[in-house]
Amino acid sequence: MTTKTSKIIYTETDEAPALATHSLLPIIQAFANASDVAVETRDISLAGRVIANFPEYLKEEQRIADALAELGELAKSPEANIIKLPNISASVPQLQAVIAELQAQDYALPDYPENASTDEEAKVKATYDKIKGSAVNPVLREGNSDRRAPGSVKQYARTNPHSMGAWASDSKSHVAAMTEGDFFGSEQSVTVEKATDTRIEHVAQNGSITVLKTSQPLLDGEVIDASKMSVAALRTFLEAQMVEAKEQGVLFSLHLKATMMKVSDPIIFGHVVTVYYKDVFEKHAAVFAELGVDVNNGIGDVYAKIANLPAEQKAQIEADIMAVYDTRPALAMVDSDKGITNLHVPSDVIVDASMPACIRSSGQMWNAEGQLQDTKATIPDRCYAGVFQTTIEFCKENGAFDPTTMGSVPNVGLMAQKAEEYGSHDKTFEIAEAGTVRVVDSNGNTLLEHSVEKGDIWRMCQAKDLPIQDWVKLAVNRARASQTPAIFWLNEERAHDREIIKKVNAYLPQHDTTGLDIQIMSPVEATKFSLDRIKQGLDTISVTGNVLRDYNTDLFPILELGTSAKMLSIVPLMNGGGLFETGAGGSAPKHVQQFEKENHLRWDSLGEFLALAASFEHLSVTTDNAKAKVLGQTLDLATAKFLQENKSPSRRVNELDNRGSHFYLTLFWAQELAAQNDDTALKAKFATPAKLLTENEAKIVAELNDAQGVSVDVKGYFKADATLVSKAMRPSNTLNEIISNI
Ligand SMILES: NC(=O)C1=CN([C@@H]2O[C@H](COP(=O)(O)OP(=O)(O)OC[C@H]3O[C@@H](n4cnc5c(N)ncnc54)[C@H](OP(=O)(O)O)[C@@H]3O)[C@@H](O)[C@H]2O)C=CC1
Ligand SMILES: O=C(O)CCC(=O)C(=O)O
Ligand SMILES: [Mg+2]
Repeated sequence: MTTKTSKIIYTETDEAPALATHSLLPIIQAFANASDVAVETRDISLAGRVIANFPEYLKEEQRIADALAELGELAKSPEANIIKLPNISASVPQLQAVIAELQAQDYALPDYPENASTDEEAKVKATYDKIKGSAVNPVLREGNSDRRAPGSVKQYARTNPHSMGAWASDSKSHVAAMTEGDFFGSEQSVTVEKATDTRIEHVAQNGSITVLKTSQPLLDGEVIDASKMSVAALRTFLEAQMVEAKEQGVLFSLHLKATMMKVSDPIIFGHVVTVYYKDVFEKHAAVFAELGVDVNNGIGDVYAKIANLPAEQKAQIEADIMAVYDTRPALAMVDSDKGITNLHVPSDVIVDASMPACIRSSGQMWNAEGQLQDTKATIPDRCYAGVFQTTIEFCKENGAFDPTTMGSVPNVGLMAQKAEEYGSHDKTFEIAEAGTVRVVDSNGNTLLEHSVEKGDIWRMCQAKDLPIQDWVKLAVNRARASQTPAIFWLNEERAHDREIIKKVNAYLPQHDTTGLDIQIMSPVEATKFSLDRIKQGLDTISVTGNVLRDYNTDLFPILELGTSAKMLSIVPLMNGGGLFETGAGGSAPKHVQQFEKENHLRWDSLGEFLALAASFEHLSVTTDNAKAKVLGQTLDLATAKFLQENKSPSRRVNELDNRGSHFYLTLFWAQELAAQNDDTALKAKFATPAKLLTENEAKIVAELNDAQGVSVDVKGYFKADATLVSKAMRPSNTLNEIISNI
């Protein structure tokens, strides 16, 4: 019996997952409605967030509510049941592109003021900066992260292994990280016993104080840390690496997280651009200053800003850029056909996915000729770079992993309430003047202090006590439920980790850990330990902080399953609700490009299927809805069958794509509902749809596949015309009619 309203919120996001939603959501709603479950949508797309934040610029009828803010509040309540698809974490060039697209659609939005000079511009910039980077996930993540490959998915990978590039023992690929002057080298950390307020201030050499942040309240038992990246050390390191890459004849590649680390990493990216293209930046300094070139947006910004210069001057600068490639190491390419390099824009190479993709391809990246080549993968800060270097060393020694036999590394990640580095952007500063930066509490005690030089990047991070307690509990529960060893990836050599280790040691005894294997190891040791086991077919839970949660949940799934899109990604919210993320990956723009070119969408919605089943299961408990339980169980069975029968989207046009994969899920789900005996009303309701779907399989698949092979124009990239997208994504009338009659 249903005692409470059963409601699921399905998020509308961007790019491929947003296109897929036009096909999948009507199916989900039809099945859910039949079971007293309401599935509502909320628009948290990049375009939607931009529109929602500038009502005063827009016509009445264009304004929309701030759905992200609403969901952020909902995530703190026990009723929350949110399915969150991947969304764009926008770099500045992407932000500029969405604004331009919306302006062309008659939204009178202000431009993004790169150099705000008036109060109004400063206000506009501050609003856009809130939308920039990873602005969605941190708001919704009021819980820690539980990501793993379900048994059926792992089984699928074993029987349908993805291709893995062979590894040569003499591969020259390696990770380059700093040995001094980085965040790792300067980290300080304390745990505050009692709640207090803090402020962050800069003291210049002449003693004058500038407050960088007036208030940063801390709770009882909160862990804080601060560290700095020396810009001089960074630039020296980069120059040396570029010289070495050239000597070694390997590509130079850079791997950062400019989206989540939206303040620090674009600055680091900018330094790499100006060191690599230093001849150009020295020669054209005056012109670039006049044009307002922002190196943090990549060399792409130079191309954009010089576009309107007189032809001759523009050609000269372009020639000077090309001349750099003769003296510098070859760059890893993002798109060799279009000449887009690793240094064009900071959002094109995102470390969590880019490093595993490189390791999956024999440790190589694409060169300008479109061929794979060994690379110097530059990850400036040392904190986590060792994980990738250790994996590379393991592959050189043991060869590529074998997906048919390898074990698994699920993750339990500390994430709640903007934990650690991923919550640091409002406490990250590019230092204006040499001096010291300090964190001072409300009693005037200095908690953390660093001497800094002009241009250094200083940051403070927080990890709250209750989320840490919840994380330890989640780790023990996962270890118990799966009878798998759990390793806390914490490094005694880091000040922050030492504080966390104290807490782990204090909270573990509060749980029954008898018979469980729970250990603490540094990330490098933990990587070795887990890889040795993975090779033997054994599983090991990685219990990590927020950054390694992100890295490990792409690294291991990409090696084990070929993609992180096949992960189950659950966030048990601390106040009792559930957030079900779909997969662990993003929304690759190339999927949309292929869709527009030939009406084939290769996006795999498996992550959505898994999230939905977990969401129904959660709902059945929180709202005592037995039908939701049946929906979840049958969906799980249907997903297992979907995998067994290999109905995932193909990458090639005129073969089964995202839409065809949705058809098969619908077919199997309806068949499971018609076959089960737990709920006779549902059984009866799905008898006819199951029969019709079965009988019309060939016809529907033909309708779906025949629609492909032509270009599609949906009148927008960030905000496409919903009617046109729906039409394109639902080309089978036979299927549409069966669904509308459920
Ligand atoms: N949770 C979130 O909201 C996240 C959002 N992002 C956002 O996504 C965008 C791209 O980020 P990037 O780091 O390149 O990561 P992606 O995970 O999008 O890209 C890596 C590759 O993974 C594959 N892939 C990922 N998901 C799927 C899927 N469901 N079906 C098929 N293939 C898939 C694609 O490989 P192939 O070539 O094999 O098709 C893709 O090129 C950015 O805007 C970023 O901000 C990124 C990570 C998480
Ligand atoms: O929010 C983002 O920008 C990316 C998140 C991500 O990569 C992850 O959670 O795995
Ligand atoms: Mg990630």
